[in-house]
Amino acid sequence: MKTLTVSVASKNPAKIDAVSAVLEKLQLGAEIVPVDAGSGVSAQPFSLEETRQGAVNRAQAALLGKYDLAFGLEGGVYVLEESLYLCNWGALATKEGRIYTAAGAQLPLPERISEQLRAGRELGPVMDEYAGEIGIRHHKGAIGILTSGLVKRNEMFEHIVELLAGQFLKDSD
Ligand SMILES: O=P(O)(O)OP(=O)(O)OP(=O)(O)OC[C@H]1O[C@@H](n2cnc3c(O)ncnc32)[C@H](O)[C@@H]1O
Repeated sequence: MKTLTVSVASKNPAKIDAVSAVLEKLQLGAEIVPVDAGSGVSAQPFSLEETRQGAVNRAQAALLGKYDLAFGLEGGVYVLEESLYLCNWGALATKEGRIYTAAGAQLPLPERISEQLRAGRELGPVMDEYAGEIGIRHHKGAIGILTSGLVKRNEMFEHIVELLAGQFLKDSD
């Protein structure tokens, strides 16, 4: 079978590691290439729709007219009953023009963090300040900090990538 070429629309290790882990598990022998691909939405998406759209835009942009498959993964927040929730979306684009989407874990953000996002700041630096660490978004993520390390950002994205790859494999049966 021809080796699949797969791009990931990010240089963020939490996202690249998630795609690598799932493709390894599936033993597809795919070659993974991290590429820069803009989300086309705000730096801090503020709704489920916007976060999902960011993932779709990234996946489509990352095909670059030369990869078989491209994954776009996007983190954002949305408002539910006056609280801000962390949300995560993924999209898988195929060179034939198909798009698969899936969402991952969602959990409420502490009010101390939410108020800073409402004031226009991005979650990445706000999370670093909150936890007294640097570059949280590149490894354990907000979800890691808020779950005492029980669920890390790469693991959360792995689940999304499985939901995407699973839908793709079902269609390829
Ligand atoms: O390099 P890229 O792929 O852009 O990854 P990113 O983490 O910077 O960007 P996202 O588009 O996934 O997330 C949008 C914003 O929300 C922040 N964010 C989202 N999820 C997060 C998490 O779990 N932990 C920390 N910051 C997060 C992130 O830092 C951005 O400011």
